[in-house]
Amino acid sequence: MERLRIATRKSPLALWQTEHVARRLREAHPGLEVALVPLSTRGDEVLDRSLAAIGGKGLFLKELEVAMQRGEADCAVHSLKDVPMTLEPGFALAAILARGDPADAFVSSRFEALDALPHGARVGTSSLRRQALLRARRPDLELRDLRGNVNTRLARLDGGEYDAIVLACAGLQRLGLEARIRARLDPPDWLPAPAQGAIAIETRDGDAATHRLLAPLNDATTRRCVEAERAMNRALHGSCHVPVAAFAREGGSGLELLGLVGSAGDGRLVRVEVSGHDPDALGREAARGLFAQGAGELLGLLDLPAPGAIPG
Ligand SMILES: NCc1[nH]cc(CCC(=O)O)c1CC(=O)O
Repeated sequence: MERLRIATRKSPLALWQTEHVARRLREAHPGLEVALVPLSTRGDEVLDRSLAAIGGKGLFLKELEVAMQRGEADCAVHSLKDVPMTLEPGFALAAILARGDPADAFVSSRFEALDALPHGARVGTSSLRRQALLRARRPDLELRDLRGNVNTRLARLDGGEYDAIVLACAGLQRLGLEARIRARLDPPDWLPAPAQGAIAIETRDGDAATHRLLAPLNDATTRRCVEAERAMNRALHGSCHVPVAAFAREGGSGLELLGLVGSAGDGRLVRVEVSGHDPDALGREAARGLFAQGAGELLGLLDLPAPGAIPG
């Protein structure tokens, strides 16, 4: 009997996503034996420092890729928004599943929406993108760090450390916690992280047998949308640890891509909207439009002194 071993992180969300992939694979290939290989990654272990501070790049992938290289696993399941814009050489995304809910969620027990929060309310998120969007809409809020898996973050909200937190709708829905969503934070005003809500399966480049097994799980429309979002972020030299947001959908005139770059410090935002047919070209066009509006300075890529810092 044919067998496929899937490497996965051990958080409840990662395990749900990998079980979901395993179910889909058993449906697509009756008789296929699918086994999970749960592993711990550096991203799961280091919780006391921000992800950006400990390097960010591929923090949730490395140990899973090592297992594939050693022949201990055939593929690995990831939240695509946590996958670096450029994969390690020798690896490929063999399938990207149909996207779940891409939106962010406002979560609070006492307040029903972001605009209902009182002046100075404490909001928890360590995402620079979410911080920038919050600052832009509500400069009065007190933003506080909040890391850990979805259940940990909810427990800290319930413990009273925050008045509200922001999480991904997809994660809450997958964990059966949809009732915690008090309000959706939807496009076009509020944009998700590039590829939020999409699950990807990574495998070794040359592993044709695994590619063949995974191919039926790929969703072509989702892949085009997330390719455009990730191409924009790549052209901005971004990772999942920069204040960058993007959301694409397939519309009447091809792909429509909304993008923004913000500043977690002061809530400045620049936005772009482009449409076209080639995901990669569209992503690069969006990045050019954002750079033209000063995105480089917001991302700290150019060493332009802030206006107030220029000596008189
Ligand atoms: N950063 C962690 C992470 N990575 C993927 C998801 C949610 C699921 C998804 O976007 O597919 C989450 C949790 C969150 O942001 O609330």
